Amino acid sequence: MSFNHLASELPAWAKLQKLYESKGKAIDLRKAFDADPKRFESYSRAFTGQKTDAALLVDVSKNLIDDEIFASLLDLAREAKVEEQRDAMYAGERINSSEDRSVLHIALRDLPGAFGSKAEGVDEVKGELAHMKSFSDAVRSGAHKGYTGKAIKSIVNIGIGGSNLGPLMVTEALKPYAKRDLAAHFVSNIDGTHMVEALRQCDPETTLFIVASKTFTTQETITNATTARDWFLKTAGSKEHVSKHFVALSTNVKAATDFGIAEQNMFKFWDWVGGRYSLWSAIGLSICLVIGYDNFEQVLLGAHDMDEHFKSAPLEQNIPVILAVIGIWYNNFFGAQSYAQLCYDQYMHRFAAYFQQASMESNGKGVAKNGKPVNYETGEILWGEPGTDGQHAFYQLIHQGTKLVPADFIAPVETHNPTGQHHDILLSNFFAQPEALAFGKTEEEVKAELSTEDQGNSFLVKSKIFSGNRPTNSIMIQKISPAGLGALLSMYEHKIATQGFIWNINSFDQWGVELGKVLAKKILPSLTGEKGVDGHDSSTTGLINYYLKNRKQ
Ligand SMILES: O=P(O)(O)OC[C@H]1O[C@](O)(CO)[C@@H](O)[C@@H]1O
Repeated sequence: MSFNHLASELPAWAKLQKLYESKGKAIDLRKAFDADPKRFESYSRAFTGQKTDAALLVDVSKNLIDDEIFASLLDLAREAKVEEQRDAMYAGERINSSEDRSVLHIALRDLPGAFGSKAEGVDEVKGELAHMKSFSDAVRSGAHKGYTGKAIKSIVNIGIGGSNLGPLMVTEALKPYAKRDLAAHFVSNIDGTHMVEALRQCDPETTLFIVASKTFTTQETITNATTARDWFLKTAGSKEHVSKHFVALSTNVKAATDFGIAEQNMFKFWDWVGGRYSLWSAIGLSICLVIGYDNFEQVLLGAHDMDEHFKSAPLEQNIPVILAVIGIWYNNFFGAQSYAQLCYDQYMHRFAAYFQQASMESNGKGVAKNGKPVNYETGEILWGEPGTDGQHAFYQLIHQGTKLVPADFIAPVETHNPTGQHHDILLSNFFAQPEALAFGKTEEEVKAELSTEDQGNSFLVKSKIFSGNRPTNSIMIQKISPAGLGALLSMYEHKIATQGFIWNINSFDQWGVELGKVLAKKILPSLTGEKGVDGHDSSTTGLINYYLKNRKQ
């Protein structure tokens, strides 16, 4: 496959630029809906899992598109060879070219063996899952005992980035399925506070530490794991007891062994699992512990259902592709600076944080696969908080600010907690916000609600106008069930991959996180007195000296 192009050189790109100028930027959603009573039917897609209860409705009708623009956006995907790149990914080709690796998180959830992906280790996936099942069953049932013979009551997942955000987000989202008498803590930050506060709630006799690190070299994780081990040994005394309380999830068996993890306590995965795509692998062990293996398997199968859809649906019907090209429409042609993910479900409160990594680490790239700097914007800046909290915080800017913030609204049809009128009230907000954003409020409508005196107050009148034409996608999921969540996660993963395919960047490496790590390692010796403060610019030197002079301990 040739990658010797920039996305902006594709014919559809130039066409979209023209369409933006000639009509896209002036599309009026009120008129578009008035003119086409079937707009919702034309621009919404339903997804039903083949093997699970996953069910989604994705409505993109409130976007600044018409049929010609929509077709041209899909042409862009076609010209960028999205389907061929997807197929190469599924086959196990080494599409992560800067690291010479396959990208096969889809193989972790291909339990039916539908895709025949080829890479070293794919045939070991089921064995690792069986290991996760037997271990999590033993911990949950109390058969696995701590060093004094007591059952495990708390788990502490020690990991950062994908080794934290995925399990944390999923265990929060699926809390209704959790074993409530097993407390789960997630420690990621190198800030000692994070570990100290978690340990305060734990008893060494009944705590299991899960050291989650793909590389097993990440400074934060290894430092936190060492602190946890020291804390444990202070009470437990003998190193022999470590094996009952520490397990490792890693691709780096040697480093985990060197840390003192016994072989039977190691859960393996492979270099073709990217950190931000790893919750489906051994990194999902804390998910298994919290919600049980069978539910974890449903998460995998729900994701697999969406993988099947992404693999086989024609582009016009392909939900991840549709979401991807709509995102590109705003990112690259309207110049939108960011994009919001707004979940109307309290359990989903870490969803946007999780997709910040998935999207921004994947697509925050400035070099195309042909080695040339891109001459267009890439990765979407993703942010969000759950509704309705967000409404009372930042929606003002989305409704009336000067910036265009395309947003995805996500809500479950069924709540896990039917309590009085709560869910209907929540959903009334979920329906109302995109409606307000799309159709706004005109000057005439504002005036009609004001007294004659206030109608003459032009500042007041203008302040109450909503311009409308602010685009949103509305995504309804039947229920945040394990399979439903799996499908939703997979949908967004494939959206992100599709955008990377179109921008002709490598969405699967993350070199941009390296420099800061290297510099921090260089600075550390000057904070511990092993080395003087030299070799930095005057700002960095000044800051370090300020810290050294003013610190108390
Ligand atoms: O699992 P590891 O190897 O500790 O890495 C943690 C995180 O660090 C990163 O490499 C970024 O620094 C992420 O991609 C990854 O999820």
